Order: sequence, then C-alpha cells, then structure tokens
Amino acid sequence: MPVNDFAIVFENVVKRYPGPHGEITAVDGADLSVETGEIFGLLGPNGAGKTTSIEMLVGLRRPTSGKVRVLGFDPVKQRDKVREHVAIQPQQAAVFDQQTVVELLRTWASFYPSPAGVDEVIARMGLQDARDVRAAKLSGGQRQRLLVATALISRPRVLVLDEPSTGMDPNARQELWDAVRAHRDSGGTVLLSTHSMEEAETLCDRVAIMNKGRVVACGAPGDLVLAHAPERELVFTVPKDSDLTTLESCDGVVQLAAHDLDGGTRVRLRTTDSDSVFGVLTGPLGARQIQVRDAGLEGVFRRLTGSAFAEMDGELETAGATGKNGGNVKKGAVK
Ligand SMILES: Nc1ncnc2c1ncn2[C@@H]1O[C@H](COP(=O)(O)OP(=O)(O)OP(=O)(O)O)[C@@H](O)[C@H]1O
Repeated sequence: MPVNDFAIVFENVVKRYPGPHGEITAVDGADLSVETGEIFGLLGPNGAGKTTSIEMLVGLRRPTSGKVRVLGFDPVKQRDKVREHVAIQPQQAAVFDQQTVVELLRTWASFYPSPAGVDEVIARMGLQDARDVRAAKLSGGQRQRLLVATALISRPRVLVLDEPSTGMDPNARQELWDAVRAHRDSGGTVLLSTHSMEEAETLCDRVAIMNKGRVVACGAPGDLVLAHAPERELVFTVPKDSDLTTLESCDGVVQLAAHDLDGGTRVRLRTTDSDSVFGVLTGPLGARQIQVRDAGLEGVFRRLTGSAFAEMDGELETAGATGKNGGNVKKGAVK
C-alpha cells in the first residue's frame, strides 16, 4: 500500500528532549502504519514513548528526525489540515465546569463547520442521563466520556484517544468501546493508547507494543500471542492411576503437575505445542473437564518488555523430574 493510503504512518521517527544530564530519547526510530478504518492500540510500559508519539501525530511536537504522516498530511507543516480531520480527546482543563453537558457540546460544535449532532453524540457516549448536569457534578467516568464526546463532535476522520478508559467503571467502559467501534464502523480510524490489556484485546484490531521508544511488536492481538507467547496451560481430569508418561513425552511439554482428587487425578500441564497433547488427552487418556488458557496479550507484553509468563509461574509448586523437552516435568500439588 502506498504511504498516503495509510491513515497514520511513522517512518523511523526519533524524538529527543533536552534533559538535565544530556538528551532523553523518548522515541527511538519508531515505525508503524495504521490502516484506514481500524482501531489501533499503542501499548507500552510507563515512559515507552506513547504520549510523545501521539503528540507528534497531532502536531503538538516536532520529530527530531523521521517522518510522521496523518491522512497524508505532515502534522507540523499542515497543522490546519490535521486539525480539520483529526481529533484528540482534550485534557480535563478544557472542560468548563459550570456548563452542562449539552451546553458544553453545543459550544464545541460551534467551532466546526459541519459538526455531528449534539444529541447524537450524547446518545453515542451514553450520557443521556447527564445531559443537563453541570460538568463539575459528573462522575469520573462521565467526565471522561464527555471528553471523548468533545472529540467526536467534529466528525473526525481520525480519532486519537490517550488512555481513554482511565477511571471508568465496566459499564461506562463498555459504552466507550461501543462508541469507538461505531466510529470505526462508520469509516473512521481510531488510535488509542492504553495500559489495559483487556481493552487492547477486546477493542483493538491491531496493536503496537512500544518499549524504550521503539515498536517491538505489531499485529492483531491473537497473532501476537501465537508468535510471541506460544505457551498454553491445560488443566484436565484423568482417571486415578492413569499413566502420564506418554503425555510427558509429547512435543512441547514444559511442565506437568498432578494431584489426586476424589473423582480422579487433576493435571495441570504447560506446553508450547497443545496440538500434540490434545491427541493423547482425548484418545488413550480419556481426559475430562479440559480447560485451556493462553498467556494473552499480557504474556506477550511481559515477554517483550520484561518478565515472561510470570502469571503462570508459582502455581506449580512441586518436586519433579526432567521431561523429554528439557523442561521440568513436575508431579505434586495442583490447586
Ligand atoms: N517534555 C519532556 N521533556 C523531557 N522528557 C520528557 C518530556 N516528555 C516525556 N519525556 C520523557 O520521554 C520518555 C517517554 O515519555 P512518554 O510520556 O512519551 O511515555 P509514555 O509511554 O506515554 O508513558 P506513560 O505510560 O507513563 O504515559 C520518558 O522518559 C519521559 O520522561
């Protein structure tokens, strides 16, 4: 796809800030491209460079080097064009506390030549009950949704949200997600930063994981899990005194723990090749109550930015032998 067909393009983007002990490299050669009509998530630990990237995207900061394009426009040189088509949720300070939700959105709508309908945006953000409530009296979640509503009022082609669900309860978050999806479904593009793996997995078509100013992985959440965190944990029940040696010798088995219960033996197994294990489970072993869990995006994130698969460790406290694949195959307590 030619560069101009992407809604957002970063090519080898570097941003350095002056610091007390020399320059700080906030973004260190980042490359990414966001297609028109997708919900794209930026993930990364604190200080990874997400906010700096967003600020460069909307023309608030100039890259030290590299190329940033939004809808084909240079956000620094063509800031007016970018303002016309790209909206970012404003910061809290931009909300006038004494205005009601409807008054405030009417004010925002007056800034644009062909704004969205105020009541339509109120409904889309689930703010009907708060329509005539002053901004000062809104809950944290309502206020956050109002900020996103002010961005939607301009009918942006690209909607940029910096940690939009912060402070929202599950219902408010669901409404936000529905509004973001509706924006995508009507042809818009969304770029959002988030610290919530659930938000990234549930909402985003693709995500980029940033670490130390670089994009270290990019793709659909499911594809990233397959590529970077292939381990699966399987928990199942087999008849008491089953011979587990065939299972232990399956390709990819990393760890196995077994614990006798009243109705059989409960087994917890970690493997990088669940297909090879499944044949044995459903065939000779006659396993029941099979549960499968992957590490999700959380596992990818940990692996690429720090520790790997830590959430599964510690649950398998057992003494054991070494399996065929070199990992520890352990037998003992399973909770
Ligand atoms: N105006 C600034 N001046 C100097 N350094 C800055 C400035 N803004 C950000 N930084 C530094 O640049 C790096 C990247 O910061 P940035 O805020 O872009 O990261 P982030 O991924 O958004 O982090 P968070 O998740 O905490 O918001 C950090 O080391 C930060 O301290």
